[in-house]
Amino acid sequence: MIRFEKVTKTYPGTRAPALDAVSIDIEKGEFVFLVGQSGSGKSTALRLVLRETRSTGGRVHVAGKDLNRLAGWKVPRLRRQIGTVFQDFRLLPNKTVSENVAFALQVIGKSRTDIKQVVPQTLELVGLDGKGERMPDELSGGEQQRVAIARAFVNRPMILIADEPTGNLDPTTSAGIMKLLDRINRTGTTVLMATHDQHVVDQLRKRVIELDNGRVVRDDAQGGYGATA
Ligand SMILES: Nc1ncnc2c1ncn2[C@@H]1O[C@H](COP(=O)(O)OP(=O)(O)OP(=O)(O)O)[C@@H](O)[C@H]1O
Repeated sequence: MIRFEKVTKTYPGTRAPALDAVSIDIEKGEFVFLVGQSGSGKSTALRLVLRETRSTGGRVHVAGKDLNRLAGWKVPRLRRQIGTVFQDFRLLPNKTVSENVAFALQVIGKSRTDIKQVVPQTLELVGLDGKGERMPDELSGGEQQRVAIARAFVNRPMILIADEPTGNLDPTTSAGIMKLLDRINRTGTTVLMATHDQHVVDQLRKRVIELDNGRVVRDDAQGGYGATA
């Protein structure tokens, strides 16, 4: 589903590559944590998957496509297959919870009938039943992240990318969010999550890929956050 073949990314005006000959193979339906210190290259790897940036060496394949060869006009179609969740939720503050989730479907041209049906189902799935008419600022951080996950998942993407999704949440709330991401993964969605959250990684025992200075230094099938964990 996601394959990096000796991927190198050097940003313009910098010497050291942000990613240095990184090879990773992630199958459909896997749940993978990407860990590593700040600056190790995690966000760069996620941005490459979304074709927000291009590699300067090697190949990035996502959903069967070679992203360096993908025509620009096909990028929106690629991104439609990838849901994204971030640390800072990124909700539209002037729209209700339901409208935030519906918006993701409106922009890809779904019918009003479909939207009316799918949005409440998705809100129920993420545990926000009955909160559709609230505004984002009337929700807790954990609830706001659930809205962001609903919005990322409402279109049933093949891949869900999460960049520090528990970064702003306390441990109990984080555990709830991880349960939800796990449930989404069980529907067959491939999940790739960059994180510094040691507790979360140690709890879930999923595959862990560790980056250090742009290189893969560890790839454990059921790892913990630290090499000795
Ligand atoms: N747009 C850019 N231009 C130049 N250098 C960049 C750019 N984005 C990232 N870098 C550099 O690439 C390296 C990897 O950064 P990246 O953001 O991928 O790390 P990260 O592991 O996601 O860090 P964090 O955990 O802090 O988000 C760093 O040295 C960073 O300074």
